[in-house]
This record gives sequence, C-alpha cells and structure tokens, in this order.
Amino acid sequence: MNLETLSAIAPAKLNLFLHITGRRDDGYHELETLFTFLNYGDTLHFKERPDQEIVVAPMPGVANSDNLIYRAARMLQQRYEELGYAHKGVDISIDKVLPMGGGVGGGSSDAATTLLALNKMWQQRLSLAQLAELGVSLGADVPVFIHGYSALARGIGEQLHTVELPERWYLVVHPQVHISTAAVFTHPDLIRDSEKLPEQWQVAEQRNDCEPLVKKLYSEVEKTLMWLLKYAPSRMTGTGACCFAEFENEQAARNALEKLPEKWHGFIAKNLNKSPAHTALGLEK
Ligand SMILES: C[C@](O)(CO)[C@H](O)COP(=O)(O)OP(=O)(O)OC[C@H]1O[C@@H](n2ccc(N)nc2=O)[C@H](O)[C@@H]1O
Ligand SMILES: Nc1ncnc2c1ncn2[C@@H]1O[C@H](COP(=O)(O)OP(=O)(O)OP(=O)(O)O)[C@@H](O)[C@H]1O
Repeated sequence: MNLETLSAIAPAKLNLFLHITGRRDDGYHELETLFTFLNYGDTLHFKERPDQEIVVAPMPGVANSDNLIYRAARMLQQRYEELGYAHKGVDISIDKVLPMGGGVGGGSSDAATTLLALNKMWQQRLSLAQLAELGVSLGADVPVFIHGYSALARGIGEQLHTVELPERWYLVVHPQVHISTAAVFTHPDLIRDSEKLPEQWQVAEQRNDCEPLVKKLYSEVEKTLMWLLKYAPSRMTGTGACCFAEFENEQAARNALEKLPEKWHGFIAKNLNKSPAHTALGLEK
C-alpha cells in the first residue's frame, strides 16, 4: 500500500494592532485586528496509516485529547464521514518552536495546518471556506490561518478582509511568562469600548487594547516592551506575552537580538503576506 507523507510549517502570526470594540452575549469579544504571518513556526509531519487511527506524538503539558492537532484531525475525519467521503488514519509528529500561550497563535496555527494538510492528503474534498468554518470552533484564530493571507479581521476574528502589507523584519521576544487568553478577556479592567476604525488608517497610529492591562498584571511584559522600545516601535501581540519590535532590515533586528537579556527568549522573522503553510502545500486562494 502506498502511504503518503507530507510536512508543512504552522507559522506564527502577529496582531500588528488589536482593538476591542464590544462584547457579545456569549462572552466573546468583537475585535478589529490586523494579522500577518511570520516565516517562523512549528513544523508538522504527517504520515498516512493503513487503518483509521489518529496518532499524535505527545506534547509536554497538553493532554492528547486536548491537543488542537488531534482535535483538528478528528474533526476533519468526522466531517468526511458525515459527507460520505473516504479518509485514512494518520501519524502526526511536530517540531514545536512557538511558545505556548505566547500570543503568536501556535495552537491555532497547528490546528489550521493539520486541517489544510489532511484535506490535501484526502483529495481536497473541502474548500478553504468549509475548513475555516470547521476550524473556528477550535480557536478564534484558526480561520485566518486557513485564509492564508494578511488580513484585517472583524467579528471575533473570523470576518477577514485581505490586505497587502509591506515586508518588515521583526524581533519577537517572549518574556517567559504564560498568559491565559481567557483570563485577559474576562478581566474587568480590559478596554472593551474602542471606536471602530475610520476609513483610512495607519498601522503605526493604532494600538493593542490588551497591552495596558497585561503590562499592569505582568511586570515582565512591561519591562520587555520598555527594552524593545529603545530599538524600534514595539507592541504586544494578541493577549501576550510576546512583544515585537519592527525593523526595516534584518541586520537592524539582529543587532538588537544580540543585546537581548538572557532571561528572555527572542527570535527574528520576516512577515509574509501569504502564509508559508499555503506556499508549502501549494494552495491558492
Ligand atoms: C486574542 C487573539 O489571539 C487575537 O488574535 C485571538 O482572538 C484569541 O484567539 P484564540 O486563542 O484562538 O481564542 P479561543 O481559544 O477561541 O478563545 C480563548 C478565550 O478567549 C476569549 N475570546 C477569544 C476571542 C475573542 N474574540 N473574544 C474572546 O473573548 C474567550 O473567552 C475564550 O474563552
Ligand atoms: N498543538 C498545540 N500547541 C500549542 N498549544 C496547544 C496545542 N493544543 C492545545 N494547546 C493549548 O492551547 C493553549 C494556548 O496555546 P497557543 O500557543 O495557541 O496560545 P497563544 O499563542 O496565546 O494563542 P493566541 O494568540 O491565539 O491567543 C496552550 O496553553 C495549550 O494548553
């Protein structure tokens, strides 16, 4: 039997800005946020199995049944079953480099790459729109990773408008604190009443509405931002903890990384308008 193998990146995302414009009755927040992808992320390896099993390599700190990779694979199998399409089982291993709870969307990106890669292995039966609809129940960030292009997101992050952004270099720093997205979104002091974006806007003039609260709760995040701001314009991504500084070229970003205090972890990456997962899997919009 010919068992197919496939590897693909699950890239990090940055929220170049994040405004919270309201709260829905179900507790989810309405956002206006600008997503771009980085040429840096986890790598997932898929190998078809002769049976129907889904076997995901253990991930420290995450129970197998909670692993978004497992949940995405199982969800896709079930959808295929409902529609009467054939599918196989799969072994999935991962080279994890993205910090968990870091605000760079690692779990959502792993889930999205799993959906994209398995749908490709199983003859592309579902469209990207169908995969995004499936994926949003795994995480609010999954749709943008399925969409695969830099986007302004509205709603809870699932209404996506493709944008073309300039390519820049980023120094992304993880202050080595774990921040729960749910804890930030349920905090009474979170800013939740930002004005909607005007017709014309500039990224530099925007902000991350979670930043004041997270800086107050986690002094390491405040210290990280103060340190980065010495080198370049800087902001937090998502609900933290990672913060990023934006540079015109790679060398300037590297010069700053060389001076990074040892207690923090940092990496350099370039943003990409097309997700490198889509490039790796040969997917078009
Ligand atoms: C903050 C962002 O990272 C911005 O990209 C995302 O919106 C968060 O996406 P995510 O981690 O995939 O979020 P989910 O796993 O769907 O939700 C985690 C928790 O965050 C809260 N949440 C999330 C997204 C959103 N628009 N409003 C929310 O209030 C919910 O209370 C939820 O319990
Ligand atoms: N494959 C996975 N990779 C990472 N985290 C996972 C995975 N599966 C489940 N999780 C759980 O999801 C939590 C959030 O992970 P994630 O890395 O996506 O956070 P994040 O970067 O803050 O995301 P976001 O920017 O979307 O808020 C982790 O703490 C972990 O318990």
